[in-house]
Amino acid sequence: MVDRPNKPSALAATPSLPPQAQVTISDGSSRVTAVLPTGESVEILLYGATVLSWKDASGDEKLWLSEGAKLDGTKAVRGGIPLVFPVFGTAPDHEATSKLPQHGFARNSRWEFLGKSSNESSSNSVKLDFGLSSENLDEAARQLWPYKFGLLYSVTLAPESLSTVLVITNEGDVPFECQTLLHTYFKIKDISSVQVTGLEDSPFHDKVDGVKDKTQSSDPITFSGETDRVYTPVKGPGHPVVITDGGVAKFRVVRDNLDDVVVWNPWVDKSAGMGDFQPKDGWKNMVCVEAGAVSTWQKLEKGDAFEGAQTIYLN
Ligand SMILES: O=P(O)(O)OC[C@H]1O[C@@H](O)[C@H](O)[C@@H](O)[C@@H]1O
Repeated sequence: MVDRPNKPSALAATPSLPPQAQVTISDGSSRVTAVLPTGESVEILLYGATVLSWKDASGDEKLWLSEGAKLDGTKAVRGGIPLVFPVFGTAPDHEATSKLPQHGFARNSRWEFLGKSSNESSSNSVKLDFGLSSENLDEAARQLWPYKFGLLYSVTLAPESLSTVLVITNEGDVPFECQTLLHTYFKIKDISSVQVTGLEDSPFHDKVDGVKDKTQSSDPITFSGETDRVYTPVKGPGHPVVITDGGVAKFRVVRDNLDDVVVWNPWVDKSAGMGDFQPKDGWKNMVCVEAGAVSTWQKLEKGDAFEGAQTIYLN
């Protein structure tokens, strides 16, 4: 045996890395799924960058997704979190967007997955980035809205929350005006025992009553029929809007730079008229509370950016 006086000492054990989120791309590269080491998960369809599913560590789904939702890119997804841009609803009087379909084209366009990153201060969270720009649009959409834009959408999953952040950039030479909204469908047990708080004393447009201007009383919102209201909460974006289901606070929505909140439940007749709304009594198990910038227009000059976000906390 060779004597080796300068034999290197054994390597110090490499410290093991903390467990990381698992990110998978599946279904012919059309879906991105992230699962945290603690079990929470989120699934995003590249069509519309639509969040389809958000589950807690016990596998309990937090978002409502219609059983009849089209997930093949033929129609905006009925459920989850569709992204509204550059127009909320339709705007026949706003010339630049008047030709666009309801809620714009972002929810009907295929986005790119730009990658994942983890928060250094918390290995137990993951951020997924998605992008859409004028270059990705199909010819028809480009003709209807001929502006150069970039959208960066980040979805961050943490153990007790989901954040969705949209950055809109004007990449062209001419200004444009736009609206945006995160059209979240929350899964709830029973709409008749749901309350939404945080919108008390706030002005709203009542879309089921001729878009009349009204003011919410100092009571929480409850549901007993079709509801479609655009609120501008008096307390501002940082004040949480809370969804309570059967007396238990289930979701707390905190907004950043999104001044409006749309509250929508289609109830019996409207659901019956939507081919992709299944089951037909599914309106009992969903409520949309949608953070957005929709009551006015955001004007972006050349090179300008607008950022709006929501974080949904599980209570
Ligand atoms: O059927 P769509 O285009 O997905 O829209 C659903 C609802 O979206 C809400 O945001 C609107 O306030 C409603 O008026 C609309 O009915």
